[in-house]
Amino acid sequence: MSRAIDKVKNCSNMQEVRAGVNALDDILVPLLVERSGYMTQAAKVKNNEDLVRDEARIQTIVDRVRPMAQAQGGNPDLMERLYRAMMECYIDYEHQELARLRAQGLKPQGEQP
Ligand SMILES: C=C(O[C@@H]1C=C(C(=O)O)C=C[C@H]1O)C(=O)O
Repeated sequence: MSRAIDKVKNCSNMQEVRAGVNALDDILVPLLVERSGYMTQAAKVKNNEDLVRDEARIQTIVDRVRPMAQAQGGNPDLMERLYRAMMECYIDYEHQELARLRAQGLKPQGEQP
């Protein structure tokens, strides 16, 4: 099996390092945008500020990505820190999206006709 860590090219200067990072950012940014779209979907489906932060789901994701990182030759502690920080940003965004949807007319739970 080809692990992600084995795909890293040996670099002799910072230009090569940064070319490698830029190429990966070209892949990562569209995926992160797509992931953010699911925060909008979550805001719509939950339709309740109190449900936006879900600690059990956060832990489930951490427990899933740590072994995935390990299997790819990565550092599971780094992956957990990245994911926890990223999910905090997405939770803020989900709150923002719920407020935007409300401003657009989404009625709070319990107020549906
Ligand atoms: C999208 C959700 O909302 C929040 C955002 C999460 C994420 O970024 O994956 C995880 C847990 C939630 O606190 C969810 O509950 O699944």
